[in-house]
Amino acid sequence: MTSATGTPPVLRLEGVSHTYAGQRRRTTVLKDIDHSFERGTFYTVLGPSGSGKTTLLSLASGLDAPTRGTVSFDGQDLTTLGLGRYRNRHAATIFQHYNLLTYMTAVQNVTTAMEITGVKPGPGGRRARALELLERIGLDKDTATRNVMRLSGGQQQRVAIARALACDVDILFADEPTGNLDEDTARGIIDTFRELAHEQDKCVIVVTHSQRLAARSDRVLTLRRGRLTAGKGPR
Ligand SMILES: Nc1ncnc2c1ncn2[C@@H]1O[C@H](COP(=O)(O)OP(=O)(O)OP(=O)(O)O)[C@@H](O)[C@H]1O
Repeated sequence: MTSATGTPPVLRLEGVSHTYAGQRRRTTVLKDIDHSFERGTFYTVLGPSGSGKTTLLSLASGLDAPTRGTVSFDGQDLTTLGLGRYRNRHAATIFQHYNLLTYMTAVQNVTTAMEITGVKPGPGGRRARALELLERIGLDKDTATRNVMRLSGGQQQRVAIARALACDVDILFADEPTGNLDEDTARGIIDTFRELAHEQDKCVIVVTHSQRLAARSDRVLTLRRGRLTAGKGPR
């Protein structure tokens, strides 16, 4: 399927089903999901606890392959493109449990991600860019140069967000990114997601329980009993 401009969607799920094999029985969490995601759009995925939101995110972000169906980036099947290549070059994920490198400072976590994904250093170098991003989401230099294990949960969450922003990828995924943040910081993060989509033409996909976050996204999708349904959200 192609968009009105004739280009393939940045991300497409076709006939995607996913089953977990437990010790006693198999559980099918996602059933035959078909959906296209476009650049320049901020999506939220809502759904009750256990409905498969995190599973959907791991398949769409290339952490895992579906048991059936295909996931493609810019028209290319991820299994052909390579899941590792897709994750390194085209997609970044803000995990629910941050996944920070615990022996490093906040700024080192961000610069390391920039090195791995091959982001060009820019005029001031990677460190200056990392400090700028951390400052933008409310972490000053003193906090940014502290080991991440000496930061609060909300501060660690902000480091995870800055790390994903630093990678300059096509698609940004986030699992409950504002869960640990106060209202002002959460609002700032949501503004950043909107700006990434609307001014930098990124595709932003956020899994959440927050109706407030969903209300500020462009498209709200709901996952229920393994099926994904689309509703139009306010822009
Ligand atoms: N690795 C796994 N092996 C077996 N079952 C799993 C595995 N991961 C998730 N599940 C099951 O799949 C279902 C969907 O889980 P998932 O974490 O995707 O839901 P969710 O919508 O993100 O939930 P929440 O909102 O509570 O975070 C749950 O029943 C869960 O127990």
